[in-house]
Amino acid sequence: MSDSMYVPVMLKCNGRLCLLVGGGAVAERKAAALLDAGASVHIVSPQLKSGQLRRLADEGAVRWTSRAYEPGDLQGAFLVYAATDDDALNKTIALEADRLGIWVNVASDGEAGSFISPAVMRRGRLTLAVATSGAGPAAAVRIRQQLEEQFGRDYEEYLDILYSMRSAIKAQVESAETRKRLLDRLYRLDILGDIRRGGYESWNTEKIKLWIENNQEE
Ligand SMILES: C[C@@]1(CC(=O)O)c2cc3[nH]c(cc4nc(cc5[nH]c(cc(n2)[C@H]1CCC(=O)O)[C@@](C)(CC(=O)O)[C@@H]5CCC(=O)O)C(CC(=O)O)=C4CCC(=O)O)c(CCC(=O)O)c3CC(=O)O
Ligand SMILES: NC(=O)C1=CN([C@@H]2O[C@H](COP(=O)(O)OP(=O)(O)OC[C@H]3O[C@@H](n4cnc5c(N)ncnc54)[C@H](O)[C@@H]3O)[C@@H](O)[C@H]2O)C=CC1
Repeated sequence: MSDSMYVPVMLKCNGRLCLLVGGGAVAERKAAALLDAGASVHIVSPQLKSGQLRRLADEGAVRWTSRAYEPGDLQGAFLVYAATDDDALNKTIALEADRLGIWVNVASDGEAGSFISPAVMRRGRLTLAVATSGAGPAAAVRIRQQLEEQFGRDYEEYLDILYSMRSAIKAQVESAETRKRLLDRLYRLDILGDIRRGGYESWNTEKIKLWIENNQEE
């Protein structure tokens, strides 16, 4: 067991209340990630130093409570980010969150929180997240940039196709054994290669259904 060993998870934050304490550059970055995922973002901060956060508050995309943090502000939150420039306050928020069983991220001292944010790249349904367990976030950014070169836009289409086909297999095939056989065959199709060669013709529902019917035998 190790203090620097984190369990990676993918959290569904859509429609859930996430609290950001602080309104600077770090809060701006965390807010963007939360909004992308459809979270309901509440910011408590006397000032919004970030222009982007001020715009989001003006548009009503985030809720902003314009005052210093008060104990109890995190009631009802799914996640909390302590992102003020007051290190002691950030740690106090982390203790309060721990007591209430709410996951907390501490921007000024990663180890004081219960989760850290990785550097993330997305290609549609594909998410690659890189974390250095607090060793050096800038190194995580560099690795993410290398991955961005390696994993192109083609993965977005590939995973959309995979999603449609796998969903159809799950919906149409009752036998677990047959499902497994179909899925094995599905993963072996060179869909990604076809997309890259420009030779992929999109499959409509009827074609997917036919493929499922024709590939059930051993
Ligand atoms: C522990 C963690 C907690 C957390 O915030 O989740 C944390 C903590 C701290 N960051 C600090 C500094 C910097 N952080 C960045 C950038 C990012 N930091 C992110 C994550 C994390 N930062 C978590 C660990 C992740 C991991 O282990 O890999 C990223 C990946 C994701 C995100 O924030 O969403 C995002 C890049 C997003 C992207 O571009 O993809 C940069 C670079 C920049 O700003 O360009 C610098 C300056 C360079 C440097 O110091 O390396 C300091 C010192 C503050 C001080 O000196 O006062 C602390 C405090 C401490 O060390 O604990
Ligand atoms: N995790 C990360 O990726 C990084 C973390 N940091 C750390 O995160 C901290 C915040 O960084 P920035 O956003 O750049 O700082 P910043 O100075 O731009 O913003 C701090 C914000 O906290 C607010 N604040 C201050 N006291 C408050 C209170 N009592 N209640 C609520 N809000 C309060 C301020 O009004 C301001 O909006 C830094 O002090 C540093 O320790 C810095 C860089 C990267």
